[in-house]
This record gives sequence, structure tokens and C-alpha cells, in this order.
Amino acid sequence: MAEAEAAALVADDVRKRYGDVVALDGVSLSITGGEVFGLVGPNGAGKTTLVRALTGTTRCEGSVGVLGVPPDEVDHARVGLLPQSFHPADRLTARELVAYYAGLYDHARSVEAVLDDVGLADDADTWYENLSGGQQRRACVGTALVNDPDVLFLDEPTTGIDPAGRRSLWRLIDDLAAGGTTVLLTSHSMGEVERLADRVGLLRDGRLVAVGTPESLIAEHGGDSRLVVEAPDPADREALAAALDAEVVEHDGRLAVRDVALADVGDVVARLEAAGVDVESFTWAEPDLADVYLRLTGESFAPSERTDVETEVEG
Ligand SMILES: Nc1ncnc2c1ncn2[C@@H]1O[C@H](COP(=O)(O)OP(=O)(O)OP(=O)(O)O)[C@@H](O)[C@H]1O
Repeated sequence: MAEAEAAALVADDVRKRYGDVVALDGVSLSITGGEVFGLVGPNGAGKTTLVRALTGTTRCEGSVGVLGVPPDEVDHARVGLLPQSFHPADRLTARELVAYYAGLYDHARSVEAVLDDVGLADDADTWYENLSGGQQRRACVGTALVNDPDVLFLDEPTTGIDPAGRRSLWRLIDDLAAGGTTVLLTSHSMGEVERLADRVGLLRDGRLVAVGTPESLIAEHGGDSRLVVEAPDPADREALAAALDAEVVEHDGRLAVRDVALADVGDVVARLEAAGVDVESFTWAEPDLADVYLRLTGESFAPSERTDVETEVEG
């Protein structure tokens, strides 16, 4: 298949203004069929506007294509959309909600199978208003899956969903992608995007400032490995910097040292002990997508905002 035919989503010099606010400032992008593309960026960067441009729910300058045609010409049965803000009727059960959306298509999936996919089989008879926030979001994800779409837009799908629910949703997205579904995902969780996306696009002020695989972005923009030291006494920052002859960033009781090779950690520990630095714990980590995000959005590195499980980045 020719490359142009294989592109499931295309944006070409897309521009959108809301009055004086430039939401999209010349975004060009091509997403291949079956690809999971993660769109990240600070609040207000233009992610939702780009999703809306690609789904034809807002008009913009430039051109967009979905499965080879403009969004308003595409067969809607081939597209699934989970909007960022979605407020279904409170007095529908999860099953009724999914069934309502299934009823919009000639060939919908089984409602029970969709409920099972999003982990709501046991809560299917609960009114939407009585579901927890995370369960409500799962029900909303279900509405985007009823038509077994070829292209799926998920605008912050896991917001409010607990870690176990997130992981099961990630497995579901993996399975959909393995089956050939193209997924455009927006998220503030860098761990989630690094885990799921084949490629990542970083939007800042309406411009796509970096696009690539997570590995290539980390290699290009992630910086060095880091050692995070938990030391209760802030005065230890100077001692640490002096002992290591390195720049030390302090945040909320933790100290981060850049560019420490794993093989050198033992030496660092010995030097800190010799310098009398009172250390509670060490964590050594390779750069990750959160480092890329923080560097390209101009935010400073704050070690206490990180966890090993995942990193949420506030815009
Ligand atoms: N309907 C609208 N009317 C006016 N301004 C809007 C409208 N929709 C978006 N904007 C503005 O356009 C810019 C981009 O907004 P958008 O919602 O696309 O950002 P985002 O990256 O999705 O942010 P978030 O991470 O908060 O969801 C923001 O400055 C926003 O205030």
C-alpha cells in the first residue's frame, strides 16, 4: 500500500484561533493505520482542539483527513470518540448507556462484551450517577468502543481511573492496536504515553515541537540518568554538591544529581558517607518521557513529582 493510503489520520498546516487565542499554530502530522499516537502537552497547548479538528467537531484552517477523506465525509461507524468532557444522562445504567450508543449503529458489538472490556460487567445495572468517578470514565470509554472503530480518539481516557483499571485499559488499547485500530490518545500521564504509544507528539502553544518514538525522544531530549537522594537536612545539598562536584537540584527534601552512571553509584554513596551526608534513600533512574516533557515545555526538574509507577505532569 502506498504511504499516503496507509495514513489513517492526516493534519496539514492546521490553524485554529479563538478570538485572540491561537489554539493551533500550523500543525502537520500523519498517523499510520494501526499506530497508537500519544499527544501530550501542557494545559491549553491545543490537544483537544487538534482532536476536535480531526473529528470534524470544530472548523479550522488547513486540511485534515480521516481514513483518506475529510472528517465530515468519513463513515462514522469507522470512528470512535471519547471526548475529554462527556456527561451522559445520570439515570441510565452503565448497560443502558452502552446499549444506547450501540443502538446508533447498524452493526454494533455486543453490549455485554463492551462492558466486559471496560471492567463494568459487575456494575452494569448501576445508574451512571452512582458509579464512582473512575467507573463513570470506563463507561464513557465503552461508548467509544461499541462500533468496533478503525480509528479511535481517546481524549484523556484514564483520568480518575485507579491504577488497576488503568492497566486493564492499557491492555485493551494494546489489543485494539494489535487488531489494527489506529488510536490517538491524549494524556497528562507520561508513564501511560510511554507505555502505550508507538509515537508521541508534544504540543506547546499550538505547535508540535517534537514528534517521534518514545525511545528516540528520550535519546534526543531526555538528558542524563539521575540519582535522587533523600536527605532530611537541606544543608546537605551543599555537602552533596561538594562531595560529587556536580549540580544538585533540591525539591521538597530530595536532591537530584544528573549524569551519574549506575556503575558509579557505589562510589557516590562512599563519598557521601565520607562527607557526613545523612542519606535516607537513593533512587537511580534512566531518563524517561517525563524528562523530555519537562525539558521541552521549559518546566524545571522536580524529583519529588516523580514515581516509579508513572509520572503525571501538570501543565
Ligand atoms: N471553545 C473555545 N472557545 C475559546 N477558547 C477556546 C475554546 N476551546 C479551546 N480554547 C482555547 O484554546 C487553547 C487550547 O485549548 P485546548 O482545550 O485545545 O488545550 P488542551 O491542550 O487540550 O488543554 P488541557 O490539557 O487543559 O485539556 C486554550 O487557550 C483554550 O483556552
